[in-house]
Amino acid sequence: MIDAEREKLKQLERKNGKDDSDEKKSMIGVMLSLQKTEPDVYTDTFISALVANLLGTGTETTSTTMEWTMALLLNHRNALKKAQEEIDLNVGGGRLLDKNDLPHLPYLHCIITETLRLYPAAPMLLPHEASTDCKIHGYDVPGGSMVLVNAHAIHRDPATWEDPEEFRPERFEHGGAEGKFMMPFGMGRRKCPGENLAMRTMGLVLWVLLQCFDWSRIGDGEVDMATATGPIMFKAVPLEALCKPRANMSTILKKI
Ligand code: HEM
Repeated sequence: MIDAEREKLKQLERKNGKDDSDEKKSMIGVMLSLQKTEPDVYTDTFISALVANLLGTGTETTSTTMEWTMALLLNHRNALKKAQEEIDLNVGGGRLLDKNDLPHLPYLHCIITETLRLYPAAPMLLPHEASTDCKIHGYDVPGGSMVLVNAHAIHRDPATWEDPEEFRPERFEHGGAEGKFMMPFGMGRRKCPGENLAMRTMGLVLWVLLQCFDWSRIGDGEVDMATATGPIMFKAVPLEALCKPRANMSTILKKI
């Protein structure tokens, strides 16, 4: 991957005489450019470790959240219908929705936020370490201790959330949950740097799936919402669903 990007940069340089052209570079491309001025920092090992780290932390968290979202929608048909109505009203069936539509689809944003509240992909965040002796909620914590944050429990705290176990995206509408504490991406200096990317990716993928297809469960029963144990909150039973192209999207779907 690094060699391919290096070759691309070389070709760009040959074309433009320098490598700072207007053409957009990938993240690897940017780091390879920095390698020229700071070779000790941006070594090939550093670049591949960073890319592996981003892929490792960014893919399963995002895909599992999308799986939970679809599972929740299949068990809550009213929310699914309302989401499709929002898409039909704001985007219609004449084109595929794109990233510029996301700000105009607030209910869909509430659905993802509510999914992250109920099923935070990293329910205990990542392990942190107290750098010095400190007190947390009145408890003495010696420096060097591992500190785990139970975001899953915080998100379902009945003292904060009304009917915390219920999937109710409406609780986030019109700033309805303002001041209520949730942290699916952690917080502070080590907060997830991929939050914006994840929200945009999940929004685009899920809403195109809802725009183009009608979805239904397999069989009469509800989708099984059991969780597997582990650092990432996977579904214990992988989601299976049926989809059917929506009539108003047939022209677009035929062109893809
Ligand atoms: C729904 C999707 C995602 C969720 C729920 C999520 C959640 C989290 C959480 C809870 C942490 C630990 C924060 C803490 O301990 O305070 C974290 C760290 C991290 N995430 Fe994400 N993440 C997601 C997507 C992504 C994506 C798309 C990327 C990058 C492409 C990414 C890159 C990282 C990295 C590099 C860290 C470590 C940060 C550090 O240690 O300083 N994540 N993420």
